[in-house]
Amino acid sequence: MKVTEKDVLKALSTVQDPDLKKDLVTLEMIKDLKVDDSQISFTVELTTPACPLKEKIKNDCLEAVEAISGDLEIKIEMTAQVTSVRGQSFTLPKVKNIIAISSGKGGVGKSTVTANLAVALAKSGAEVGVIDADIFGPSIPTMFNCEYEQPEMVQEDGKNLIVPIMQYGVKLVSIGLLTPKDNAIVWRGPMASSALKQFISDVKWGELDYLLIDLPPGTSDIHLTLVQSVPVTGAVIVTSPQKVAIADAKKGLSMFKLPQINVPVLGVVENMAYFTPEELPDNKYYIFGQDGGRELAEKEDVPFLGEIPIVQSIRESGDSGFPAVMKEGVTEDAFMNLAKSVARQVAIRNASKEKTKVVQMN
Ligand SMILES: Nc1ncnc2c1ncn2[C@@H]1O[C@H](COP(=O)(O)OP(=O)(O)OP(=O)(O)O)[C@@H](O)[C@H]1O
Repeated sequence: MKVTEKDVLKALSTVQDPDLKKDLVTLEMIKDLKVDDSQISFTVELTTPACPLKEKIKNDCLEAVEAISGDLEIKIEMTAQVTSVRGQSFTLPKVKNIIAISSGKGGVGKSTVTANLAVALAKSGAEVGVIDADIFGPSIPTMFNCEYEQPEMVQEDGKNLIVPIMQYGVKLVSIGLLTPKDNAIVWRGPMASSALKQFISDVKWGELDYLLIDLPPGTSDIHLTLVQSVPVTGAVIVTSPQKVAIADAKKGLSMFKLPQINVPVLGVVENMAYFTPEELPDNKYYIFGQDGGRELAEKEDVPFLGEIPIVQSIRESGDSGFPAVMKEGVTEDAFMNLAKSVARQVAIRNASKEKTKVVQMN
């Protein structure tokens, strides 16, 4: 009997997206389905190119369709369209997801995580931007080896716009690029807040799947400016495992959960989880204690996004402006896995929670 498109859809309606807990047909992930005399072909459109379940979903589809395909060849293409719940938001309408990267304590590696996460998401095929809003230590330009560059300006519809610097596939602007290097400027809260607003409204961002915002450590005016300016898709909390860092991370995390702020927490990243010599990655030394970040995530009932070890080359790559995720081995694996976890949690958040509201404060 001839196989029809309806038969294929019926077979595919038994395949679930394990994260979104619905079948692929209901989720409208099956595109361009065609059946001819020799083959069945279709495309599965995932919710992010960094989907960690890509292979599993493809195999599940293959298995389901094989049960009805007879002699026909099966051709499956995997693509991705990053989801968004920002709708017709009038600020940054072409930016699908805004992700705040936050830490309680300084120096836990928030900027290192932001830089490598951005490059990892871009490597997976997503359009990515970074705003470095860390007034106390705008280290993104150094980490991207563009500290001496000055962003260009363009005029569009009578408005002057900053053109973000493009480096390693990531568009970026930084508070550090607004001030001459080595020139000590004390950023006051209001100045920094207005710089962040400018980065949101006066930058030619174009279309982005993920815009990461590297915030100053702790809780500050900048955090409030951000949530008052745009609906933030979610927050990623970076901590190291020591007690003192965890206590501060908990405060930072609680701020996002406050009813009047109400930004979903995408999860906790444990940076500097253990020391490992690069050439012996199975040797792990828990010099700052073990599992602090994981336990915080459990207690706060938010996802644990992963561990990043202390590796000498992560520090060296930060200093030399060549993010560690671009170097094969243990560092690439750690940050690529982190990108998959973050992208996954964004997709789950978008499928299961209402869109974030811009915070109104009097
Ligand atoms: N996993 C790691 N392995 C080795 N070195 C690391 C790691 N994470 C961060 N570092 C190093 O630790 C230092 C501090 O990192 P980073 O600037 O990212 O921290 P931060 O939390 O953003 O700091 P700030 O409080 O200034 O915003 C940098 O020299 C960085 O290269």
